[in-house]
Amino acid sequence: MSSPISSVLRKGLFQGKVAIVTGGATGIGSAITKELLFLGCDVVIAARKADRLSTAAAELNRRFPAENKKDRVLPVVCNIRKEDEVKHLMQRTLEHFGKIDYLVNNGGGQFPSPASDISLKGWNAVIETNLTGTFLMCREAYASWFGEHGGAIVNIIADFFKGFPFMSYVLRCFLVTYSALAMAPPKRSSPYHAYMKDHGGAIVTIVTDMWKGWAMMSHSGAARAGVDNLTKSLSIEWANHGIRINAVAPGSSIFSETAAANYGDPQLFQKAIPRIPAKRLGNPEEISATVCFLLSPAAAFITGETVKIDGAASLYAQSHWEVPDHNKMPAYSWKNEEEANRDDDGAPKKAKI
Ligand SMILES: CCCCCCC/C=C/C(=O)SCCNC(=O)CCNC(=O)[C@H](O)C(C)(C)COP(=O)(O)OP(=O)(O)OC[C@H]1O[C@@H](n2cnc3c(N)ncnc32)[C@H](O)[C@@H]1OP(=O)(O)O
Ligand SMILES: NC(=O)C1=CN([C@@H]2O[C@H](COP(=O)(O)OP(=O)(O)OC[C@H]3O[C@@H](n4cnc5c(N)ncnc54)[C@H](OP(=O)(O)O)[C@@H]3O)[C@@H](O)[C@H]2O)C=CC1
Repeated sequence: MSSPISSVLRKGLFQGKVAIVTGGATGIGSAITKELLFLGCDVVIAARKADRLSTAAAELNRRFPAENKKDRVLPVVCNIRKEDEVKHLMQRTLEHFGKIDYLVNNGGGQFPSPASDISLKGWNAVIETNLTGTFLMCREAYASWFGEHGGAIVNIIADFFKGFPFMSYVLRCFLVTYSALAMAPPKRSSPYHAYMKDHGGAIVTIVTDMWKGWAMMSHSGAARAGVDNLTKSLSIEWANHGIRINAVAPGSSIFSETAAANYGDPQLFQKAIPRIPAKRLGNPEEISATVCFLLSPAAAFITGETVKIDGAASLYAQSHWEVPDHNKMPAYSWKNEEEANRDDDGAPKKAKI
């Protein structure tokens, strides 16, 4: 039986839309491709390795058959570092689907190394992959389609910023969401004491971000900071073309087989858990959920923003407070969702109105 694919968004939301997802055959990109397909979008997946692309496309085209003769998933070999290949990717997309609505710049990566050992060639490879490649994809999407028709772009970067706990505390006191307050009337001064201590919940806070580095990944940290800034610049430059552009910054903790394989040590990701307040790793579906939200009309007024998805890991480094081990932040995953929607006998639960 094939693994479940789902979304918290409405089915059919992206019917008739076309997306390009770089790195769309593996890891986080694969989850994004699947969720987009589930929501009705046609998807072009682009990366360097033809075999992984064609295997993924064949499987997904079986699972999401097209109503017309055109496959819903089109694999296109493209090294985003190469300008001519990026231009070709846009051409192939327009030939096959006739338009482009969404661009997800997910393809990227790096190798760990002390900065002192990075050769110029290695530095350039990482900058070209993560920064120049993203720029080329945005520029060519703009030139070939978005400039005239508008569109939405999401860039996947990485978390390289840290909070400033003692400064942010002042703001946190004031910025408690209505949803948190609505859950129960406060018995003591904060919603944490009133309800959320036992039941969990959601609070929106503004923190004072301080830029920090990414040790052993200095080339990638510099490139991702560049993409964060590029996202902001383009959100202003291209607003009058109807283009929204946002970024998401996953913590260094989103487990996928391909991501782990890149680092040799299979336990490397697990070692991060003590420093993640959520006390678990994230999964690709949790990145995909935010990407699909940012592409959707629900984010119509959000542009130039970078959303961190890291279980608060980026805020924890400087804290004197040890987060106790816990399991109070269960993962969102398509498997869990499917199980939660079944009765004890395994039948789908009846919809409640
Ligand atoms: C400290 C551990 C922290 C763990 C963090 C975990 C969080 C996870 C974050 C993620 O991003 S997961 C995603 C993982 N996936 C990838 O990174 C895949 C994509 N990455 C790559 O393809 C490569 O890393 C690349 C360098 C971006 C591109 O490689 P490519 O083979 O195309 O480059 P070349 O042009 O052939 O090589 C250029 C040059 O780069 C140097 N180099 C490449 N790999 C390494 C390496 N493993 N170690 C040291 N140096 C490397 C080297 O100088 C290459 O030149 P030559 O020596 O080959 O001439
Ligand atoms: N997993 C994590 O914890 C984190 C991941 N990220 C970022 O999220 C994104 C997805 O990573 P993840 O899914 O975890 O790992 P993967 O290794 O599975 O994804 C990387 C993808 O990028 C593609 N890619 C790499 N270089 C190029 C290139 N030059 N041109 C086109 N495609 C390219 C790869 O395909 P191919 O090799 O075939 O080209 C692959 O599909 C990456 O940008 C990663 O750096 C950021 C922070 C944390």
